Amino acid sequence: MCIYGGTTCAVIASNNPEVVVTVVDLNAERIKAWSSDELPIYEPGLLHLVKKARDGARRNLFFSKSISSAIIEADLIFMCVNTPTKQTGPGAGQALELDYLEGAIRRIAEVAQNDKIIVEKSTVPCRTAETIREILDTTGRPGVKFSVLSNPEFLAAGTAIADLLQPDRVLIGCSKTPDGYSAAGALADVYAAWMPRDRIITINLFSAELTKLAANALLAQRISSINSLSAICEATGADIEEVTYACGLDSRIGPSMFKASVGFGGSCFKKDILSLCYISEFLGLAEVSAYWKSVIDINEYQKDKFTSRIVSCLGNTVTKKKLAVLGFTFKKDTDDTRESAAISVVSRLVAEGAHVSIYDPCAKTDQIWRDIGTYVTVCESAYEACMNAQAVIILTEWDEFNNRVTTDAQRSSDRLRGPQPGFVNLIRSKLDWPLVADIMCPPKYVFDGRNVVDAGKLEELGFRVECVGKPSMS
Ligand SMILES: NC(=O)C1=CN([C@@H]2O[C@H](COP(=O)(O)OP(=O)(O)OC[C@H]3O[C@@H](n4cnc5c(N)ncnc54)[C@H](O)[C@@H]3O)[C@@H](O)[C@H]2O)C=CC1
Ligand SMILES: O=C(O)[C@H]1O[C@H](OP(=O)(O)OP(=O)(O)OC[C@H]2O[C@@H](n3ccc(=O)[nH]c3=O)[C@H](O)[C@@H]2O)[C@H](O)[C@@H](O)[C@@H]1O
Repeated sequence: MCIYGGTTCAVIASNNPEVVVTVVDLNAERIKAWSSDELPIYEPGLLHLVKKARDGARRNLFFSKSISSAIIEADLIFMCVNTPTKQTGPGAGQALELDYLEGAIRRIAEVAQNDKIIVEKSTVPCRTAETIREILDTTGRPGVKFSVLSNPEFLAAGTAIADLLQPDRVLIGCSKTPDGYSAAGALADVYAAWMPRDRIITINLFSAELTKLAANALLAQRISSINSLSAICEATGADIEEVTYACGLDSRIGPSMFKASVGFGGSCFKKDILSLCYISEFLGLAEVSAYWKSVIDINEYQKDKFTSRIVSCLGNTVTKKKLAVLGFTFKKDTDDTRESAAISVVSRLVAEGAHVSIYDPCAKTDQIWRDIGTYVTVCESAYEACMNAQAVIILTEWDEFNNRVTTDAQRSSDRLRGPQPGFVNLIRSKLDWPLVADIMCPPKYVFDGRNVVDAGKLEELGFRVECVGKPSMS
């Protein structure tokens, strides 16, 4: 029942040829897109996988608008609906909105005619499974038995297929009853079709729900920790890349999720931490809430500090200056712009009077305009964006923007991406930085919000380069 639910279902279907998987959604447009060659999201390798299971000889993946029929026919139902931050009512601005989930549960209770296993895949607050069970028990048909499991999803955008095929773990939360274990076993069998059983962990229902919020909060906390250190680097002459490299060699710390940036984005980190804050406050744990809130505060600070640095380097004003933004999505290899750092940075530059031209290889133009208004120009190419610009601002780490040597890992990720109808062919050549230097206007700044460029090489071309967590060149 969702965007990432569709991706998960495609992986389940392609690995379980004997299982029939039907994806349903209230949004008919999305179902139409899932049924076509222009999927509702760009995710490397997804179209290939969907086509194989949806259109191949052994068809077992279906996309349908008939929600009730799909419920009636299913033995196991994955709940993958959206759980955004609440906009109104108690907890507005912090708590997760469970309205969509509740709507789906009520529909299941209403139409189910035989026993079902309900799998909570959406990210939810701790103890939501209890609420689900209460709704099913009080509104379901007599004699119909529901088992509720928590099975949080840990995939990341851009690497979703690889994450689903080779997850670090699959987490199943169940009630510690014979019925709970039996339902967990049935779900484990689905995953065991392609992964070793010892990676499938069964824990308590509420622990599984909290683990998902905790994992996202911990990952975001690492980024905010590094970003806070990047400010010290900028002020002292230390280099954040050297600091993270040296810290990451300590096996207790490790190198993942350790890259300084303009700030983390994406649909989940902020909303899930806010949910953790709300739960903490609800439980009377104000200090705990303040601790996690600081992860978000540092992220806001990071985006703001990066923008202030741009304005400061450009003589304390960007009014009427042409600035080129390269990258708008919240990370590379996705067309998702939700909570992208680019939204904050560009909005402030526009508010200060800059003329901003944006190029992103994957973000859709109407989405960019929905995110920040139509005051910006959206370009077909990086060169169009950079023409006569005084500064280039890199906000997403797309491979084509970096001027470093291409690694084998990158080359194989390029192959996986492949051309996908409806999107620009994503196997693109690297940006021709000498050409960019020729078409820009002085002072030819590059503000690298992702530390993807080799600053030394760009400086040889006449650029002034400012990187996150490195001292200012000016
Ligand atoms: N986006 C991601 O990378 C990940 C998301 N998650 C979690 O998965 C959940 C879904 O996330 P997204 O796919 O990003 O959300 P999304 O907003 O892209 O998709 C949710 C879909 O659910 C549909 N929907 C809502 N209520 C429905 C109902 N009653 N019946 C049928 N369909 C209904 C909506 O029409 C929408 O298409 C969230 O809880 C999120 O936190 C978890 C891991 C990764
Ligand atoms: O619940 C979710 O939605 C998902 O949230 C994140 O995945 P995602 O947001 O898709 O992508 P990440 O790779 O985690 O990146 C998040 C943001 O942090 C930024 N980031 C990431 C890593 C890093 O070292 N530095 C950094 O700034 C990225 O550019 C991006 O803006 C988690 O990594 C997933 O495990 C989780 O399932």
